[in-house]
Amino acid sequence: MGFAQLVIGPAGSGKSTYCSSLYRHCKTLGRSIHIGNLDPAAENFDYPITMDIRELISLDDVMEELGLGPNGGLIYCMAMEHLEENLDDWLTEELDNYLDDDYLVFDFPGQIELFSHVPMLRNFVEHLKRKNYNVCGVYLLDCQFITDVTKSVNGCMASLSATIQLELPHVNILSKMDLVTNKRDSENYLDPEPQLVLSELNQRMTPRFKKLNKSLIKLVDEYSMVSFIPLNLRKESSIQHVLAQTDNGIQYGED
Ligand SMILES: Nc1nc2c(ncn2[C@@H]2O[C@H](COP(=O)(O)OP(=O)(O)OP(=O)(O)O)[C@@H](O)[C@H]2O)c(=O)[nH]1
Ligand SMILES: [Mg+2]
Repeated sequence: MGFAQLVIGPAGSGKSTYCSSLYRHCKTLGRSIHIGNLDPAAENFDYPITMDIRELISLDDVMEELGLGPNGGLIYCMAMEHLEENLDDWLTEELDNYLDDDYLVFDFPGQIELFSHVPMLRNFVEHLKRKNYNVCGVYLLDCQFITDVTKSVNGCMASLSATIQLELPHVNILSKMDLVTNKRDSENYLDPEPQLVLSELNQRMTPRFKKLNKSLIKLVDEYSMVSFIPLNLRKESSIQHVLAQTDNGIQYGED
């Protein structure tokens, strides 16, 4: 049985930095970890990667082949479509390099389209599962994005959408907590109290959104999955806590 984390979340939310810190943390613990890069546009890494999507496709190739500029989303989508056709063979070959109980962490690109472009991500997950991997989704959200109620609801919806689409054990992380100056504010949004969020939303928006607000909050509440774990990379104990949560999600170390 192998173990895998899929690290996803909006562009710039700190996914690669998280992978890097996790790598260093595990090395310190003497724990096995392998980082796979799934971002065709990634450039520099301060940690070794043992799997690299750029062997299969690079942003430069896509730009040249399709005559496109580095125009964010569109290119990524094309890249991912091309990827889909070749993904299975590549993964099969790559996964053969790992031992049965290896721990893999996959760093995804931040393009939001990727999450709504279900087949690629889901195929990837299905493939890992067939290979007997326990997989969990790790969704990172920059804590600066939830400093007010509308942003926090937006963040919850995005994470919820990823959860629903992936159908995997899921850990939500609020990243870059070292940048938070007002601790109380951010704590309010770590594990939002639905009724409070609702009344705050209603105060902020014109009355005609009342019904919509209510439905949104009900949805978030019913799934009761949207709570965030704070991650402060300056604190080893914070990384440890996040690792314990993800370990729990994929039942790592239980036998
Ligand atoms: N202060 C602080 N900055 C961070 C932290 N994590 C990431 N950053 C900064 O945020 C920026 C984006 O970080 P990345 O790790 O590249 O984010 P990403 O999610 O991999 O970005 P994409 O791959 O482009 O989607 C960089 O400038 C990082 O230095 C953190 O914990 N604290
Ligand atoms: Mg990255």
